[in-house]
Amino acid sequence: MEKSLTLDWGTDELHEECGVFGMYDLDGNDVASTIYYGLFALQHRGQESCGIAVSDTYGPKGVVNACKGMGLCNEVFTSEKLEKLKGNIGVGHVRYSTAGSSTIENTQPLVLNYVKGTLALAHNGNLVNAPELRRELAYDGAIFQTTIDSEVIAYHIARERCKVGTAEEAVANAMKKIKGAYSLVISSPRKLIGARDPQGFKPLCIGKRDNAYILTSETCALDTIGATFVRDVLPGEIVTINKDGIKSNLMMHDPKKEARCIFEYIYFARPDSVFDGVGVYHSRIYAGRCLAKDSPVDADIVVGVPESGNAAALGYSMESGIPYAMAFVKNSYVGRTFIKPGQSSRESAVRIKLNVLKEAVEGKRVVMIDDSIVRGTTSNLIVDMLREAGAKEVHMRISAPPFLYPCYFGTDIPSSEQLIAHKRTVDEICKVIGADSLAYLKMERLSEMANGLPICTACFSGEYPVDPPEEDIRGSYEK
Ligand SMILES: O=P(O)(O)OC[C@H]1O[C@H](OP(=O)(O)OP(=O)(O)O)[C@H](O)[C@@H]1O
Ligand SMILES: NC(=O)CC[C@H](N)C(=O)O
Ligand SMILES: [Mg+2]
Repeated sequence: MEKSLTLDWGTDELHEECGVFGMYDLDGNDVASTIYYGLFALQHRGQESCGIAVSDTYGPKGVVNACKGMGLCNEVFTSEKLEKLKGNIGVGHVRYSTAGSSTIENTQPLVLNYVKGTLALAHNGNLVNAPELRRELAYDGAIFQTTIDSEVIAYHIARERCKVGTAEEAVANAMKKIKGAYSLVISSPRKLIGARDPQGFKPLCIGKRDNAYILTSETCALDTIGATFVRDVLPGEIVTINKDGIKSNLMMHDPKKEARCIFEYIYFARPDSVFDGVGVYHSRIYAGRCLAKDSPVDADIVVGVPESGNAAALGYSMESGIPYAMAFVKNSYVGRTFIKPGQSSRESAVRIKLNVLKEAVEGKRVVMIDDSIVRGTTSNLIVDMLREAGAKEVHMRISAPPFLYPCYFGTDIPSSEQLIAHKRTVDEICKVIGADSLAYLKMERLSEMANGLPICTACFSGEYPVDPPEEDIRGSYEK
């Protein structure tokens, strides 16, 4: 089959997220090593940098021990370093940058010394009004140490804390000013506070293990450390955990505003996580079933593109009765988007990551399921790889609609020109990637995937639940 290779291949990374993990052990045990394992379970959400900041609620106020660095958790932390992080309350973060570059200064958690002691903050999400707020603060004498939106949040909380009686009231006041996506975990300094934006863009849940409470992005992190799931933090809710247990403030909670990021279910999250009552695995299986119903094709095997295409492929197989097979072996030592160079390296990155199981596909008509096509790098290459391995036909099915619009809430989608679906019909995209047929998930299936929960579909529909920013939010103050 002749391919039309007219793509403007990009050089940016793909899309990931950040992960947050906070823990307060009311019995006074050290929490750093548990936070480390929690972050390890969240590594898929961010691979650029990570950090842990802990303090001791029995010790003097204002002392925070922190360790942060560039790279993966097992590159940044050693057992010696974790051993030195003494304290029974703390927060941790794995970062994929959305605002502000990927530098050591911009690593999280952010640690601030302020009027009431110290505050450590970990943020997942992206604010849409950070540049304005930052300017206002700067004209008021604020000095920033990072270029990330998260510092604007920390600054606002610190300022508000001078005016009100408690840290959670300060968080509530800051939430009236900040707009966009944020799931926050804050230790301040004898409480652990969690907050989720009114849309609930990003997940945040509460767990418990013995006499310790946990606030984290995904339930898979709770399973990893042997904690039980207590509940999700509601969109617009602030929860405070102190020695008396959990307290809730629902001031910003408004069910009409809810708009969870559907891409968490499609791609970001681990399939063994459950958000707001909907299992990620369940929603991916459902999407696969829908593809089989809506866009059937005669074939011998159904295969998933590891990692995140696998569950939808299983769903397609269940619905269609076509056997599920393993066509790719993924090198387990390769991360999601582990290199950031130009297109030629990206292509070899796919080959390093995925290899075809020739004996599984030779002579077969293959339905191949992936969760998304962004630039088309992956699909383009693996369609070729399947054909080289002897596949007779390759039918591509995508468990999401085409990516068409920028996301301002944390999904780092490249500019429109780099999106394969930009100004192309499905047939044209099919031709570019060289498949025999191509079909995407229908828009109306998205809400079904999330069991009817209110969702944000802006990257597919262009309908933004919060107004997009008026100026460049990525690195606008770094120029
Ligand atoms: O069209 P492209 O620009 O190539 O991007 C799309 C691919 O990128 C993602 O996988 P990724 O490698 O990030 O992670 P995964 O292993 O979790 O699927 C996604 O699941 C697609 O496979
Ligand atoms: N991916 C994220 O959630 C990023 C959090 C924050 N905006 C940062 O740039 O660090
Ligand atoms: Mg993938």
